[in-house]
Amino acid sequence: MKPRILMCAPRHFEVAYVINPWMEGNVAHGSNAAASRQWNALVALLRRFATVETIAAAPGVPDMVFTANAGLVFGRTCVLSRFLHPERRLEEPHFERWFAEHGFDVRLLPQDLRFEGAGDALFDRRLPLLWMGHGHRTDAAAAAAIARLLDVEVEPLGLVNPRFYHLDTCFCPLDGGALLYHPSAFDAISRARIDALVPPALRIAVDHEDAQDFACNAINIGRDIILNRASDTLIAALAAHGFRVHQTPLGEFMKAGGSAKCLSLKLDEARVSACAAA
Ligand SMILES: NC(=O)NCCC[C@H](N)C(=O)O
Repeated sequence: MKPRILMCAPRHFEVAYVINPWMEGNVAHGSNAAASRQWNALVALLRRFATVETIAAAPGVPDMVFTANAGLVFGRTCVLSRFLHPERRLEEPHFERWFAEHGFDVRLLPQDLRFEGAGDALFDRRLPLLWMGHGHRTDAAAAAAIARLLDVEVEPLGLVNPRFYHLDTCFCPLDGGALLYHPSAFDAISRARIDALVPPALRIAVDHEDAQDFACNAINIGRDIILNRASDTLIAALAAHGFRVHQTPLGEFMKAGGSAKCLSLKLDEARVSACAAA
């Protein structure tokens, strides 16, 4: 069965404020028509591998297209995000309503805890582990709260580069346990934890140029990887691990600091099975 993915059309998308370095200089410099074309092409590509569900776009919340930040889904539970920035906090009721109306058990974190959903929380595909980013948007303390709420083991990772402000901008666990990531986006302790948990043969380090092209901000479904752009070297490295790369330009969304993965939220996340972890 195809996995389900939640997306939000860019009807009201624009760069209307600056809350990350990618947005600087881009306020009112986007084209909504070009964004719509890029989003439609992404959807058409994704439909080959997934069932795309959509939430209605709302006015006044231009970043709502980035559904990865709606919350974290695990089974039928959705831990709703609590955004750092007031501009994005306005998205919370829209997403809360959608999840409740679609049969999810919506869980709310304490008011004072910041958590930006699947943008900062990514399940490993080999280990029974949730990797969580902190340092820019999500509070370090969210790791323990999510571990308790979902009864999962959480590995916190400290993010140090403001351009890679969400974990999904620099880190992508792949089917079978390989890891696509940009090492310099992490503090030394986190790099050591990654090295300790992911064997060298499974680590695919992404260089600065590919990272700037949002190559880590990839959607992985089975052996297929959908992303904005990757170098021939990276495509070859992924092919050596058995993955096919599909590139689709998402430059309009990069002006807001997001790309393929940020524009999507997997709705069928489940515990890694014992045999996958073996
Ligand atoms: N990295 C993501 O998961 N999402 C991209 C969010 C972009 C948005 N302009 C933000 O700064 O929150």
